[in-house]
This record gives sequence, structure tokens and C-alpha cells, in this order.
Amino acid sequence: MENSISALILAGGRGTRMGRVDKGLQPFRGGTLASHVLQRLAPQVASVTINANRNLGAYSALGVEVLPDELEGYEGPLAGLQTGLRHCPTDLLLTAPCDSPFLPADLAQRLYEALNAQGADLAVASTLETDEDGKSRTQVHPVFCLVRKSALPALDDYLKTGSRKMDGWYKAIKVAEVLFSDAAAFRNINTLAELQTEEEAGANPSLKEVASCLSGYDPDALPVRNAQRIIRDFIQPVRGIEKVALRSALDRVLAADIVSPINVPAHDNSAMDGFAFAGSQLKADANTTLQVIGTAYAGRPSALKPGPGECVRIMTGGVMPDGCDTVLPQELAADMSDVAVTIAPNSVRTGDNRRFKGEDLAAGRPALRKGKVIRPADLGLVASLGLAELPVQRRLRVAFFSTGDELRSIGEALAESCVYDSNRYTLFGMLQRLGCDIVDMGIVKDDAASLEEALRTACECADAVITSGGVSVGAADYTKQVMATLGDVHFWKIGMRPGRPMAFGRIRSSGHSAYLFGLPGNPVAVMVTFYFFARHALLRMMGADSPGDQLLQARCAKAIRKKPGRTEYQRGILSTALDGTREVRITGSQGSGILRSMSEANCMVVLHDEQGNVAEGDLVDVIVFEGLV
Ligand SMILES: Nc1nc2c(c(=O)[nH]1)N[C@H]1C(S)=C(S)[C@@H](COP(=O)(O)OP(=O)(O)OC[C@H]3O[C@@H](n4cnc5c(N)ncnc54)[C@H](O)[C@@H]3O)O[C@H]1N2
Ligand code: MOO
Ligand SMILES: [Mg+2]
Repeated sequence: MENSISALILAGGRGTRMGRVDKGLQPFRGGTLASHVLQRLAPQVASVTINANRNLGAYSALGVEVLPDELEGYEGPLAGLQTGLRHCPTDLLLTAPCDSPFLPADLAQRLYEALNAQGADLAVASTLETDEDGKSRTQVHPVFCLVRKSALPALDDYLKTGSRKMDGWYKAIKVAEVLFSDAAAFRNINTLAELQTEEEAGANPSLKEVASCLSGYDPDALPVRNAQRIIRDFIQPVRGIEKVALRSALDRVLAADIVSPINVPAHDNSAMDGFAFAGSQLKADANTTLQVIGTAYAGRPSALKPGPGECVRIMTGGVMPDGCDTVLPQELAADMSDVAVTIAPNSVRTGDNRRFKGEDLAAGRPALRKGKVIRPADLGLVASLGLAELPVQRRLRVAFFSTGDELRSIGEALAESCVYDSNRYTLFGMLQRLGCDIVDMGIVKDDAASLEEALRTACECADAVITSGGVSVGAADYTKQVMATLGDVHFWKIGMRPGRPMAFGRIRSSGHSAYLFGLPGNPVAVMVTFYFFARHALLRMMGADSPGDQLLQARCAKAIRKKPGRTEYQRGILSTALDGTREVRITGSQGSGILRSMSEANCMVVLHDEQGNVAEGDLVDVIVFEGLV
């Protein structure tokens, strides 16, 4: 379908209601209105063109073709459509105005289906609107349409009559109307005040708005990648920067670019203990003998300036004397004494063994980028710049508790049919490793009042709240009910194993808000949902660059059974086989209550949605638990 449709963004208006500004170029949520429309349309069609009558260069900068109206004088959207159809590279043209950044992700698909089903020339979107007196009526949105290129002659004829009304033209062609359920997706931004309001709302979009960016969002059958995408788009980084002493910055997130105040190294210097000289003196086919005029030590400035036929004895790190560009390591000398050195042909080339000023870090250039999680090498790098402190993002505060009447804490007697609470300990470990400030709220009984109180307290004291248990369909679970009353929370069934049920959203209490991760109760499911959803989200909240999950491939030592249609995270042991290749085997039983499978593992085997059974010897993706840094 996509191949037969190209899209046209209508940006050719005067922007009268916006004070004659160029609407499409108004800044909006980190881009412009037009760039948001482009982002929404591009995945739905083969190519996108913009119809604009001014600032053509600024529109071209979006990387698409820009066409002005062929009719002169800002003649409205039909003039844009005429130009678009004339140049349309496909049989079908989809249009949308430049001020509708929320347009549906399935606009092309739905219009296309209706166009074909009804054998129409044009399919147009409509929605149900409620009047002030409470009555519903259909609102047609003529600028959101899919038109056959073959309708161009009819449009040319209509425009020749002098008429310019979108729907006036419909009399000459066959039109299909398509009812969309989400009226909000078609809203356009007409005034600067509306733009401002939307900009502010955009800082905190609702989960529904974020989820609507994905076509076919179904909370009861959500692929892992879609859940990850919604979480990523919904989460906003927290604000707050502190300055800490260099050593305390380890594992923290850098809050600003660090620009090098100096060159490292500060001077050209020698990489070897040996003799420094001008390489132009080297003879190609005979020995070169140079007189030694003195010694340059590391850290001791010298004014030595060898002339023709001269060199300087130099130590590693010693500043290269004026006029020298080459160092002969002393062990390569054909002959040497305190006063002279002899260099055989081809034992060194001009420029060898010289380290350049600023080759590690150049003054004025960023040495480290904002968002980096500081590692040991970074501490050393910052030290080499002579900086004693670093600006880092404040630590995230994460509150968590376990839910379930069957849970007991360490130290309590284990009554019949009860289990000790292990989830708070795995969560503690995972959060500690991420560098969060932790608020452990213990075990909360499965009754509505206790759960509400716990969620409110957590929300008021933390940036994120993590709970475990009670998100499935069990009869004694109040967790979901209470979560739903406290904010914008969705309950998902994710296409994965373990970790199918999960709650995600944002809760509010007494003017505070916090992101909520309602993880499933099973101990392995808690860890898997933490690693593949909560962890990325928390890193994003911290403002950290997160490269995503780093997958390696390993040969499967034994066949694994796997159903296509869901992502499985099996616990594995990665090792090096006798032939030196990487090999992985599964840690026994993979039940989501078997925490031992996690403890014995050193990696996670990721079996993707589309993957089926894995045969012995097949390559599979794995994520290792521990890295070097
Ligand atoms: N009819 C259905 N039943 C279940 C479904 C389903 O789709 N339909 N999903 C299953 C899956 S998958 C999971 S995971 C669990 C999730 O259930 P809950 O989030 O409601 O969790 P609970 O019922 O409270 O607990 C599940 C299990 O885990 C043990 N648990 C809970 N918390 C802890 C803890 N802190 N430490 C140790 N163990 C804990 C709890 O005792 C239960 O055995 O639902 C399935 N059922
Ligand atoms: O999420 Mo559940 O642990 O898959 O069994
Ligand atoms: Mg349950």
C-alpha cells in the first residue's frame, strides 16, 4: 500500500489567524509544526512533499521536496492540492495540513481501504463532534484526504470556475467519507495561544496520547518493542544538577558537556627514550650521524635547539625541541655515545615517535558529553584536565514495595502457605546498581486502604514507584483498582515471557507525581520487566545516554523450545567452547517463579517475537549480565 501513496503537507497558507507567521515553521516540541506532521506521515507513505509559498529553503531543510502553488496569490488548500497532484509520483496522494501534529498513525491505511472498497476518487476523514446542546454530528476534515491522481483534470476544471472551496469540488468526483474515532488526532493549532497551550501540554502528554502514536495499540497484546517505545516517549528526564568532587562522580550521569580548558598533552613530546632530530636529515641509503647537544627530560623545560647535523637525547614525555619532528628509539641506533648517534638507513621514518600537542584532548573541544555515565576512564580523563569537580544529575529517588498477603519478611516466622519476600531484595540490588536513592517501603497487604496509602506516600517522596505483584487477574488483587484511581495508568499484557502483565503510568498525590511501574509478582518476571522496561526508563529519567541492550551472538549448545509471537527471555550460561567460540546453554527450568534460574545465569538469551524453536548449534542473541567497566 505505502508504495502507491505519496503525501503532501499543506503549508501554503497565509497563517492569518496566527498573525501571518509561517505556521508550519512555528517551533513545537523540539521541532516545528511541519516537522511533526512529517514525522507522522513519513512512515505511512512512499514519499512526502511540502506545499509552501514562502520560506521554501527552511522547508527544504527538512529533507523533502518543496512545491509552491502554481496559482498565484495564496489561493488556499485546493491550489496546494492541484500542485501536489500535478507532481505526484504515485497514483495516490494523501494530504494533511501543516498544523495538525497529532494526525492518526493509520490515516493512510484507513483512507486507502475506504477508497478501494467504495471505488471512490477521493476518501476524506471525518469525526463525530458533540455540539454545545449535546448532540453529535459528523465533522468532515477535507484537508485530510486521499485522492487519485486521475482526479486532477476535474480539479483543474473546478479551479478554472474561480471557486476555491474544498467541498465544492466534491460534486464533480466520487467521495468516500471515513469516520475516525479519535477526534483529538485531527485537531489543528490555529493561534499562537493554542500553540503555547499545546507546547505546555506536550511537556506532559497523557499515556493515551503517547500510545496513539503506535498504530494498532492494544494493551492486551503489546509487543515488547511497542511497550519500550511508549515508555521511552512518555518518560521525561528529571531536572536537578549538583556539583560533586571528581571521585564521587563515578557512576553518576554527567549533566553538562565538559570542554577541555587545556591541550593534553600541552606540547609535542616524545613517545620513546631516544634521540630527537629533524627527519629531513635522514639519508635514504647511508648512515646518518648526528652530534648530541644535550638532553631533554620529561617535565623539565629545555631551550635546546639543534641545528643541522645535531640532535637531542630525549626521554619519553620530554618536550620535542624546536625544529625536531622525529625520535629514534635508542635501541634502534646503529651506534651511540654521549656525544653522537649513528642511524642506519630505514631504521626510522620522519615523524615517528612524536606525540602531538592536544592529540588526546584539544583545548576548547568537548572532552566528555552530557548524559555520559561516568566510568573509571572518564575520571582519569577529567583528572588529566586538572578539574576537581563535575556537574552531575541529581540522583533519582525510587520507592518500592511488595504486595501480597502471602508474603513474609526475613525475621518473621513463615506461616503455612506463605513465602519470604524476595522481590524487594532483587529490586534493591538492581536499583542500587543503577545508582538510585532507594526508599524500601516493605510489604503492603492486599487491601485497598493500605495500598492507596502506600502508593500515595511513595508518590509524594519519590520520582518513580516500583511495586511487585497484583497486576494479573487474581481475585484478591486490589493493586490494579487502586493504581487506576491514582492517575494515568495502563495495564498491559505484553507479548513476552516471563513478565506478561505489567502496569505503567504516572500517579499523583497531593501535588506530587511519580512514574509507576507495577511489575508482576513472580520473582523472575520482576527482574526481567525491570531490566527490559524499568531500567531504560530510569536511565532516561536520569538523563543518561543509554545505548540500548547490547546483544551478542552465541551458539546454542542445546535445542530450545520457543513459540513464535512473543519475546522470551531465557536465563543462560555463556561460556567459551573448546574450539574458542561462544556457546550458551539454558539454566534448567525456566518457570517465572524459579529465581535460581536467574542466580545461576550469567546472561539472558533473547528469543525474539518472530523466532520459533531453536535447534542445537543455531546462533541466538544473548545479553551478558556483567561487563568489564
Ligand atoms: N489466569 C491468569 N493467571 C495468571 C496470568 C494470566 O494471564 N492469567 N498471568 C500469570 C503471570 S504471567 C504472572 S507473572 C503472574 C503475575 O501475577 P501478579 O502480578 O498478580 O502477582 P501475584 O499474583 O501477587 O504473585 C504471583 C506469584 O509471585 C509470588 N510473589 C509475589 N510477590 C512476591 C515477592 N515479593 N517475593 C516472592 N514471591 C512473590 C506470589 O506468591 C505468586 O506465587 O500471574 C500469573 N497468573
Ligand atoms: O510474567 Mo509471568 O512471570 O510470565 O509468568
Ligand atoms: Mg495475582
